[in-house]
Amino acid sequence: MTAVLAIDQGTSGTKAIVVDEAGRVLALAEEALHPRYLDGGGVEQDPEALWDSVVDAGRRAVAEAGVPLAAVALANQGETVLAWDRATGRPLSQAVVWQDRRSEAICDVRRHEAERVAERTGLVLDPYFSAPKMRWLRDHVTTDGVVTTTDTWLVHRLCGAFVTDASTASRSLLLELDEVAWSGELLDVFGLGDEALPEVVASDDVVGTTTVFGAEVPVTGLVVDQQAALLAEACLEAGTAKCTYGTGAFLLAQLGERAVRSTAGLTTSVAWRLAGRTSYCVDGQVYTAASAVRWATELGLVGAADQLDAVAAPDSDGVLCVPALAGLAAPWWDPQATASFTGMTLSSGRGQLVRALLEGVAAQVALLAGLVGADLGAPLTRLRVDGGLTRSHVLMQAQADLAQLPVDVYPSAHATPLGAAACARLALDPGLDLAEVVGGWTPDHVFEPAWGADRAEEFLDRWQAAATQSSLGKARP
Ligand SMILES: O=P(O)(O)OC[C@H](O)CO
Repeated sequence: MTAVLAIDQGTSGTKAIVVDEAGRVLALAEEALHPRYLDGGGVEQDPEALWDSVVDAGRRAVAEAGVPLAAVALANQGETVLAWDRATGRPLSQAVVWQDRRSEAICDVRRHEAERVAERTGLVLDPYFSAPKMRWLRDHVTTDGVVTTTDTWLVHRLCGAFVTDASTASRSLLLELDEVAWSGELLDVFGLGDEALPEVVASDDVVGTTTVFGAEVPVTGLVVDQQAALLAEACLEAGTAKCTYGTGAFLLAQLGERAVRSTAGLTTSVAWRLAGRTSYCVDGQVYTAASAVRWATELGLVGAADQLDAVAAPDSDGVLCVPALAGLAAPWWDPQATASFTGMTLSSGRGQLVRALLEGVAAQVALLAGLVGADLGAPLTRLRVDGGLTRSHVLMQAQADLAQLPVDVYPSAHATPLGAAACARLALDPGLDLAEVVGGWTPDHVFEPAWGADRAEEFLDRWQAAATQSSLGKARP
């Protein structure tokens, strides 16, 4: 048996699975993480807590599986950065999480460069991406060490390599998207020209070996978590799309080998570099999905995420929620946007509010699905979905209703680590074909639209008007 330890180092936790060559999960271990939410839009994580969670979850999964490993794979959060000392591996800052908006001013003073940056990188000049956060760390925390995304630091601790994979690099605002190479010009835009940057590797490159989880094994299968899920869900043909409902909700559609730039306010990134070929994807983001649910549980609106469907009223009775608790991403790109509930009356209860919150996430994803269709030149025909919140039938039905698409729920709760494991599998056996590795899968559940198109359109118009209010009228989709 060739078992792979695949680790999904996410925002709210780290998950480790041991998976066999048939994609069967032999063992699972999870460690929760608790980002700190600071005044002024800061969101931070303790890097040592990230590392400990990787080691602890990984070791527990390996012990439970009780089989020898052939490789270790790592999916990462994408845009989260930290400063660290390359000689000792010691962190020199907190990890500045992708949701952190404190680098907004850094983007604002470079607004005149926005078009050039977008054309080169496929991204939007926004604090979501890595480069503004790297600049912020340099301006506010330390000029020592290196500043990189968390994957580079974790992999360095695992095996000593100084690398990042092409998908992660493509979330930085520093990568020439078509060449998949760091850009001196873009580094200068952010005043990062003197930084030591990691080597950009493919997701099936073996970057070293590690003994952190027991016997010495290769480290490979490095990829952004969202792209990993896209791969696991076999979105290999241009026009196939998935949405992962994790801390945020991220809709990605496969573009094939052409890095088509969005004309609809979305972003284009590397999906993966595998077997010597680069695939691209277009993506749209909802910054707060499970984190909006967590917020609602802290307010006492709902006891826990698994009670959402029990609490949600059958109808929101006119209550609308824009869950923009960490600003709005595509197509608004407004870090200052705030969340809102509107349309409440004396009879509105928590049932209506909880339903409105779920409908708010679904509405945002539905709008993104429409924009993805515009970029692809043909509407999406189905939406594949994964992530913890897919357990909410209320959310999934609202998603089908509002997007007017059948929603196929991925049968495993582990799409992201399974995608990273698939990359490692290709590294171990380069003769394999991508489609063979991720294979066909049967949805656990299919949600068909129950609403008519007119009702969905009317809802989305009202929701979009509320979102525009939330974004202070600064930006318009
Ligand atoms: O931590 P997650 O799973 O919500 O994913 C983080 C995203 O990839 C950030 O872009």
